[in-house]
Amino acid sequence: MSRVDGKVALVTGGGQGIGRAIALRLSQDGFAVAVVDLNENNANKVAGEIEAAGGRSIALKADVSNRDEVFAAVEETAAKLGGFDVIVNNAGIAPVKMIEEVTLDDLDKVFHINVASVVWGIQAATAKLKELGHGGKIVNASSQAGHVGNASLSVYSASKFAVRSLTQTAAQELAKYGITVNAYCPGIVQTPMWGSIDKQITSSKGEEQGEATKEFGSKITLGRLSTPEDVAAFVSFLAGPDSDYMTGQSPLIDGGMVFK
Ligand SMILES: NC(=O)C1=CN([C@@H]2O[C@H](COP(=O)(O)OP(=O)(O)OC[C@H]3O[C@@H](n4cnc5c(N)ncnc54)[C@H](O)[C@@H]3O)[C@@H](O)[C@H]2O)C=CC1
Ligand SMILES: CC(=O)C(C)=O
Repeated sequence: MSRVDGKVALVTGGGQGIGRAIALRLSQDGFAVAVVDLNENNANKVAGEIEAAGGRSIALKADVSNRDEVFAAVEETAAKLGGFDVIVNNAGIAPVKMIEEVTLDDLDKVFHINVASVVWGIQAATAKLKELGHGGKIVNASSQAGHVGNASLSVYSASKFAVRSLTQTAAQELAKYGITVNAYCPGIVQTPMWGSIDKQITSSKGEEQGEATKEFGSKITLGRLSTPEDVAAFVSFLAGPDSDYMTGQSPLIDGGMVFK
């Protein structure tokens, strides 16, 4: 029996990429996992993978930028999986935008999906944990781009700085309920999101696809891109009991990216 058996985790953006790896890893750790995604097909597939491997899982469709849908997802998770302990606010988008091209619509969209979603996730998880009368863990997706402004990713980078600040504030306000709040800050992770970023950057510069990966990749001390599983291993620590004496932190899990 693992130390998290019987506990329940909800992972947003769990249908692919980092979120999928987190959902699979938390299930291996012993959590029952709600896989939440806008893409219902993908969420169903991941929940199916978990069940096929002997875990417990449900798939839920929700738009994380919609407060009501996030609250409903937490409610349904607790009702169907029989509890609630951890939320991983992982879903996000990363449009490539030069600062001179940013519009109000860009700001609105990215901040709704990457930042408002984290506020709604924190609020919904906190309300449920208080109702259940026990503590829990909130884990948010930031990025190396939340530590260093990334050219070409202006609005995205700003949104990930915001996630770090929300993580610190929530940690201070929620400690009295036994809730810890931390974030993870990946580097370049091989997922559909990174593929799309490379494509957008290279096509905007008239370069060959893959050039952006080479440029960002050259900054990684460990000499390789991250896998989703590298990140999931760290989130497993943040979601589990070994991180009990840690809150308000946003560590880098980026292979040692060095920006000059
Ligand atoms: N891939 C990378 O290099 C890095 C990613 N991150 C962050 O990690 C998180 C996951 O990234 P990836 O797996 O690479 O992205 P991805 O684009 O491959 O997957 C994101 C998932 O989130 C879902 N999603 C998007 N908008 C949603 C919404 N409004 N409501 C519900 N679900 C929604 C998508 O359907 C998709 O399944 C994001 O927050 C991203 O910003 C951070 C650092 C590096
Ligand atoms: C997408 C992202 O967060 C990167 C490249 O750090």
